[in-house]
Amino acid sequence: MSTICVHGLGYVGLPTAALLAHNGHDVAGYDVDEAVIDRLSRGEVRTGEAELREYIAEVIEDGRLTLSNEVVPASYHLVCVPTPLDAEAERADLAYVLSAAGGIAGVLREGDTVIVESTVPPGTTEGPVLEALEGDSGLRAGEDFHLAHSPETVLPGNILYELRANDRFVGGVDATSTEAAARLYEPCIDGTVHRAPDATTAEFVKLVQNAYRDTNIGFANELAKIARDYGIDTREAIGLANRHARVDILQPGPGVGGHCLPVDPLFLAHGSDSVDLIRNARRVNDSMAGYVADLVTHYFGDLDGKRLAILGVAYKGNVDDARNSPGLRLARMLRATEQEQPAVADGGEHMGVEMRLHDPHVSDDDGSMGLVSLETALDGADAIVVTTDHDEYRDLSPTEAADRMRGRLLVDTKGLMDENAWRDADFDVLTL
Ligand SMILES: NC(=O)c1ccc[n+]([C@@H]2O[C@H](COP(=O)([O-])OP(=O)(O)OC[C@H]3O[C@@H](n4cnc5c(N)ncnc54)[C@H](O)[C@@H]3O)[C@@H](O)[C@H]2O)c1
Ligand SMILES: CC(=O)N[C@@H]1[C@@H](OP(=O)(O)OP(=O)(O)OC[C@H]2O[C@@H](n3ccc(=O)[nH]c3=O)[C@H](O)[C@@H]2O)O[C@H](CO)[C@@H](O)[C@@H]1O
Repeated sequence: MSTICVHGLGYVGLPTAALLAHNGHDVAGYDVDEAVIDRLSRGEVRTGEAELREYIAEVIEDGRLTLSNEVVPASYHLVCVPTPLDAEAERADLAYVLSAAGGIAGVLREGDTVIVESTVPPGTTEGPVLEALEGDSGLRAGEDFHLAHSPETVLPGNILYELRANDRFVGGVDATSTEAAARLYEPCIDGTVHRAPDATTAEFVKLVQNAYRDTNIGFANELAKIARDYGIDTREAIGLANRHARVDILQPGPGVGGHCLPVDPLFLAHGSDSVDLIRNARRVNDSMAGYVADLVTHYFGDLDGKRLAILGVAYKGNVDDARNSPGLRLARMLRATEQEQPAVADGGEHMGVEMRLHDPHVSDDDGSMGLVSLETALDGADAIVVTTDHDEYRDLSPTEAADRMRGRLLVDTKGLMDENAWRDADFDVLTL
């Protein structure tokens, strides 16, 4: 069994630390954010996944996973820190990864293994991470210590299952590094550990997986726009097209959220000028909030004085994460669209568009998103816009909603609701 220091205790690092602790390793979880350490030390594990919460809490409680506010020496260092997109430059912000590498270099010993799990542009592990580790430690990667990339591929909403079941791939700066990384994961997961030829290939493959999914969704979103021009039901058409054994189109929606799909594909452009289709698919996906805002505006003619219930700010169904939220983006677009409309001709008071946002999974402790209860969102609303496919919304009764609302428009951007039931309750229904 090994000593392991996991750097970064967020969506990826904390479950990973728990997995390794459950498998008998001596794990220290380190996070720069003292609030994270304090919270976890009090036994407060924040995840919407109940089974995962218990899985993590158990190893913290019995001391198999210790929490640390400093980097500790360990045989394995796992880097699970953020890699956000610098949106203006369309480049990965590697500051967190390099700061983690700097911290590791201070305690690195001969024979240790460093594994980068964070999603990074191709060349990062063999380039700047290696330089930071070697520069500050005086040790040589591949000779004195091992260095590899092994990306995480868990699907938020199903993290515990996927952490154990998914295949992994590992790519080292040399063959010994690849094997050192594979040795750690192999006994802990049911999936297969695949050896990539090198760390850069492993980084590339992770980005390719997310770019493939994002591009496929971009295709579906473009089809939604085309199908509307022909008066065709997109989802029905996609369902029929997918009957072909070699066709597998994903579903349209109000945009692609989360912090992986909207971000990772652009990392492919770090060292290449050939990113074209992938970038265009990103643009199509980013255009969807504006497209939905236009649909709503066109329906009413003028949004001034309208009250809209936006249902869902989580980036997808049944999760509590609102990063790059299509629902919040749509709310911004609707406000901007309304403000661009000509001032009311009759000189009456300009009331603007009122948006009431609801989400049963996302917490809004500081009130920054202005979330309200479902009842408040529906009271007096002219329209419901469903932006997240939470189970709770599927069960919403059209007659009960109608009793609270003053208008009768349902915009179902996720294909979630029973369209006929809502039409039977006298609603106009717009879908993608
Ligand atoms: N969330 C996902 O579903 C998912 C899935 C696959 C891959 N990834 C990738 O995994 C990485 C981590 O993502 P996440 O969602 O867990 O991020 P997160 O924001 O949830 O957590 C990251 C944690 O790292 C801490 N941190 C920042 N700098 C640090 C440092 N130098 N040392 C120690 N801790 C530090 C932060 O305080 C934070 O608690 C990213 O590269 C992401 O793209 C995420
Ligand atoms: C290749 C892959 O599977 N990667 C996964 C992905 O996880 P994710 O949670 O970000 O992915 P999705 O579930 O696809 O959601 C993203 C957004 O796309 C919208 N969407 C989805 C399907 C569809 O048909 N139409 C849509 O519009 C959805 O609503 C949401 O806004 O990245 C993680 C981090 O790298 C990976 O670890 C994880 O394996």
